[in-house]
Amino acid sequence: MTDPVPLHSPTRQPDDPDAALRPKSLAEFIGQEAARDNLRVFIESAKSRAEAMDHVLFFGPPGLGKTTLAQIVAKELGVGFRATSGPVIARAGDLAALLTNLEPHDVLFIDEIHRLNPVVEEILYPAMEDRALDIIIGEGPSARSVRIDLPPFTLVGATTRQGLLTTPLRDRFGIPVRLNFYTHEELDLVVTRGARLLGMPIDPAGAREIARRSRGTPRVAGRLMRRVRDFAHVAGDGTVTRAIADNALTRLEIDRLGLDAMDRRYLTMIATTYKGGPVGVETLAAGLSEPRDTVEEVIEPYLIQLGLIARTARGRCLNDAGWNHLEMTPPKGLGGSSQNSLFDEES
Ligand SMILES: Nc1ncnc2c1ncn2[C@@H]1O[C@H](COP(=O)(O)OP(=O)(O)OP(=O)(O)O)[C@@H](O)[C@H]1O
Repeated sequence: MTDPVPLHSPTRQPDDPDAALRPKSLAEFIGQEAARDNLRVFIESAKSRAEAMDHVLFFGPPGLGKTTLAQIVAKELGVGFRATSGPVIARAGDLAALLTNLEPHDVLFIDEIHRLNPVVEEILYPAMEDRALDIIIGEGPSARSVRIDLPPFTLVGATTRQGLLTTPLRDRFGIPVRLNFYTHEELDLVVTRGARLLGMPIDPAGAREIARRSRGTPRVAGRLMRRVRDFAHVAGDGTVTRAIADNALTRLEIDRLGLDAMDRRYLTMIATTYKGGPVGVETLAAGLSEPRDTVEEVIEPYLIQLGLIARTARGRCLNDAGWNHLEMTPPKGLGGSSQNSLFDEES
């Protein structure tokens, strides 16, 4: 069976069978302990007051569970869930239609909220703050503003780029929740649970190997599990062992840190073409033939988390750990990571 999507990409793909593995309650959700504990309090409090919960903003790299948590929030609150995304709401009228159709206390989920059209965003401010829509009817001198009251609702926004949100929008979310990369131990639990749901025999060392190479991301873990299962069926009796997982992932060009071919091209480009950096993100994106957004949202966060690169005011630099991972030595006269970290992070 061939995979039509980039195997190791944490971004959602149209044919992702994500739904089968989605946890359905806070208790079932693995990791993100601080976020879970806080959400539990806010949910209980809103329920006991019989009010809509305050607006929530989930932010963090793709595939960490923003959509899953938004669904869980609605479920635990016992309210309806409506989902849309920033780029889909093209006109103010589209948002007005969504908002006026909500039932009291419903959750409205807007994915990629940083990509909302500014005109639509303006409508959202009074909707979030005063539960009202200000709509202009007519044109020219006869135009007048009409205020429509909305049912109380909870807006749940999700973004991979919190920094791109305008301040007025960001300030209207009472509950900002950052999602972080998962530890190997947490991903081990994600893989073990996923294997159980998929009816896939796996031994503990096999689960650990997949967890270690999943880029800190449950979505990647789910995808790797399915591919390793294919190898287990062909190469053995169907049980995923460490040897089978290692062999499968190596053949899929995923290295021991969980980096794929694109990650290594990125690192190698900084090392060889730019002698360790600093180099601007636009230059790297052009060299890799990838959109700048993909470089910033998908490739870089995990490399930064691993300490392989630093994002500095003058551009991206390879750290000592990055040179080590490539098994290369920095050109003479380069200080390495300690020097890079003195720069401010680039916005
Ligand atoms: N804590 C978790 N435990 C188990 N599986 C999880 C967990 N979080 C996410 N997953 C699984 O990972 C996949 C991706 O989750 P989800 O779609 O919620 O990510 P996301 O952060 O919303 O991604 P995007 O930003 O791309 O929309 C789903 O299959 C989900 O079941």
